[in-house]
Order: sequence, then C-alpha cells, then structure tokens
Amino acid sequence: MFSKIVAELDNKVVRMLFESYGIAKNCESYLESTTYLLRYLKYNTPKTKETSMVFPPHTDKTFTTILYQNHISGLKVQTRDLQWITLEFPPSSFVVMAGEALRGWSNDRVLTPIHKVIMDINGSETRYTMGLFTFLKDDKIIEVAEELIDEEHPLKFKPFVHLDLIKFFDTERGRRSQNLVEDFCGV
Ligand SMILES: O=C(O)CCC(=O)C(=O)O
Ligand SMILES: [Fe+2]
Repeated sequence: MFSKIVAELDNKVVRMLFESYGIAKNCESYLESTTYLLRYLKYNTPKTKETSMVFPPHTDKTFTTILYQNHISGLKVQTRDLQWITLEFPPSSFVVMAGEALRGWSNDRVLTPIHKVIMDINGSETRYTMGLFTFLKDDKIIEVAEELIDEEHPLKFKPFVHLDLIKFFDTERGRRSQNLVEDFCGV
C-alpha cells in the first residue's frame, strides 16, 4: 500500500518534470517502463564520531528516488556549489531526488546530488527510512529529447539503457567514476 501511494507520487513528479520541459508527450512511455524497488533502512545511533557516517557519499543510480523518514534526520546533500546541506523533513513529507539516469535523460540539466547520512552522536533514537527507487526496465531507451538540446545545452549523452548504466557502475571503471553517465555514454 505504501509503495503504491509513493509510486503514484513519483508518477506525478515525473509528469510535472516532463511538462516543465515541454515534453509531456514523451512521459507515458517512460512511466509505462518504470519499475520500482522499495527498501527499508535502519540506522542505530553511533557509538563514536568515527562511526557517525552511516551511509557514505554516493549518487543514486536510479531514475528517481523518493525518501521517507521517521522524525530523526541525518540526510545531507551536496549542492551545485559543493555546500553540504542537512535535509530536515518531517515524517509527513517526502524527498524526491534525481538519480544518474535522470541526469542523462535531462541532458545534464537536473542535478544528481551526492548525498550521505550522518547520525548525531548525541542522539538517542534510531533513524528509519523507506526509499522508493525507480528504474526503467528492459530495453527502454533513455534518450535526450530534442527540446532539451540547444546552443547553450549541446547534446551531452548518447541514448542508453538503464540496466547497462547499472552494469557499467558494477565495473572497476564505473565504481571509480566521479561522473558516471558521462563516462558511460558521454558524447
Ligand atoms: O536513508 C537515507 O536518508 C538515504 C538512503 C540513501 O541514500 C540510499 O538508500 O541510497
Ligand atoms: Fe542514496
């Protein structure tokens, strides 16, 4: 039930995104090809400062990620100008984050932020999160729409299949990459 409601929220956000770029016509084929993964995470309070980073910095390899947490915060996100900000979001709200595949789809207009989880060493409560992770299944081609290409934004990425991006991440070069989509399918 939870995942159904959050998947509906995801679909709404994705529709808004496509509409905002004037390419609503492409949206349904993406939504039809979307597959979802729900994950629960539990973070105990750290015993020492060294163990307070309970999820190291990373980007999600998804199309979109939606996170829901209990009343214990800890998610930190890096902005475009490399500042770390702590996201405080109450249990009645969700965070939507762009994954690497969405960065590719958007011709690098949408930021796929590096994020991490740091638990307060003075805290006494467990943090729980639920994440809904979306992926484009099978051989659905993720392709930059012409509307997203202009002089200021020349085409940056060749068409790709999401699973191939994930397979690339699973290689030595992929894991070391600081710029996953570019290294995988940069023009
Ligand atoms: O628990 C969180 O707030 C973040 C989890 C996360 O970044 C992930 O599962 O990829
Ligand atoms: Fe993440």
